[in-house]
Amino acid sequence: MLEMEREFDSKFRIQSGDHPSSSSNNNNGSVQRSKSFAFRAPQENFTIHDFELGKIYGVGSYSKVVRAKKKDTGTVSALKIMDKKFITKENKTAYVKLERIVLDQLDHPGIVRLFFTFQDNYSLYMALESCEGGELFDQITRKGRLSEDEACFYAAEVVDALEYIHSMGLIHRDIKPENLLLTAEGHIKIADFGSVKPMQDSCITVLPNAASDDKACTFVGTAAYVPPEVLNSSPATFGNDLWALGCTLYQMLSGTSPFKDASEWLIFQRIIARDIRFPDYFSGEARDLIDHLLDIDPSRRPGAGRGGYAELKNHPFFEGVDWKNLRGETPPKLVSEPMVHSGDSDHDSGSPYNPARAGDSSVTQNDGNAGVSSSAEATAHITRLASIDSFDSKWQQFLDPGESVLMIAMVKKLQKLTSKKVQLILTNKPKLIYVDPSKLVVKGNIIWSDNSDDLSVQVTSPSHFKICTPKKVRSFEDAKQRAWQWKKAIESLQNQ
Ligand SMILES: Nc1ncnc2c1ncn2[C@@H]1O[C@H](COP(=O)(O)OP(=O)(O)OP(=O)(O)O)[C@@H](O)[C@H]1O
Repeated sequence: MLEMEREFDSKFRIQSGDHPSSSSNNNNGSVQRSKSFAFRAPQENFTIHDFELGKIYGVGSYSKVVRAKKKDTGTVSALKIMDKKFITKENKTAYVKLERIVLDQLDHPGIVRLFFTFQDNYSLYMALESCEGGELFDQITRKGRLSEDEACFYAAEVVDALEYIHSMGLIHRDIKPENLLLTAEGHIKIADFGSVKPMQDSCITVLPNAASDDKACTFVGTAAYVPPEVLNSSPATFGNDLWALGCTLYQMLSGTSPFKDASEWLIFQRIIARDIRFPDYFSGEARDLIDHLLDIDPSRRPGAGRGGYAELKNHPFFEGVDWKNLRGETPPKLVSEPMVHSGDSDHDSGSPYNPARAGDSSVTQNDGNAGVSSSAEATAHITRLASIDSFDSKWQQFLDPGESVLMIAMVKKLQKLTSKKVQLILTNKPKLIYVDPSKLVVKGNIIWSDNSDDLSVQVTSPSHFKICTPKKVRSFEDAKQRAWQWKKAIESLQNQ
């Protein structure tokens, strides 16, 4: 049996009356690492066949989230399905455990609730509160941009939930419009606690090994929303989330994130240079709040400084907000997906999850393909930035003076029977090479041509692409689903 299964089966056993939040801090105020205690959200003995599975809500880097209705009770949840083999192989165990245990202890209307968990031989399942309104990201995309009233409503609900998260001694570390989900009525719920970081004095109880994988957890987040201090390897602070809030508010009001460029590398350079431009139509209040949230000094961001959250909530942008009655207010109207027929939401839009294949590890393995079949969904990935994994000076040695990296990522080079991890690097020269990441030697130089007959990119799924030259076709897999970004980056260089 896999280690993961043992962990979830025995170490995480429920012991009645021993709830983590009741005995969380030890005498010296550090995070308690308790051996066993009761989960609020129980581990059930359910199987996937106890559920009627509906549409796929979304696909994460190591999970798939599906609408699920319990056959006997009719209760609906969002079932987060994680492939055990994939999690083990990708070293995501610490993230999964941490998300489980943290969500279990959070209790706030602005945070997605965990109802229960279960597992089978192949998968771990987390039944989450279902957010039928989808992602805030999609509302921004469908509306183009939000009005200041709408943005104020959503930002206030995020601030309220963030205040709670920070008061629990947690840093979320991946605040962005994709992780701000909406209820059917249109209220915000913060999701995806896979990158969460408990501070030393956190009142959250953390199981052994859950948060100890600090090395793996330090450089997390999403390129466009990452604060400059994280790029400079400073320790995580609450200010990290407030920077991301500033980026998110900017995106609500303008339709795009403040730091955009063709590659993560270039985005990072803009972030470090704090290269922000505000559209003319931003009000003075919005501009002032974003400007302060995007302060280079994390401790000066409103909410992180001495004035605490009062300083943030009293900002003129939030004038008129009734902080005590946020959930009683009427949310902005949700715009639904174009071409969607309304009706019974058990049979609504999106590819239905195939229950016949549930429990089969090949289904739950995140290959970036399953469940993301429509071209609209595939192209949506172009606008999504993958997690950071490439901001590392060691790649500089492969550049000539003055040459800069446009796109860089650890990908798999696929051969008939084998695959090998390589660092694929595209530069402004233009140059396209792949490097053995452990030996740090160039393994291949893909001969550049501006002519698409001599150099072209074929995308076969969000994560798979082929780079074709007259002599060779090389296949790559980018686990972060950037196949379209690679194609776009190479083609835009060819067309320059
Ligand atoms: N409770 C929920 N209700 C409705 N949809 C959800 C819920 N949780 C997640 N989703 C959808 O499923 C998608 C995948 O969620 P998940 O948390 O697995 O990954 P992610 O947020 O993309 O994270 P990662 O950073 O791990 O890739 C989300 O983007 C969201 O659209």
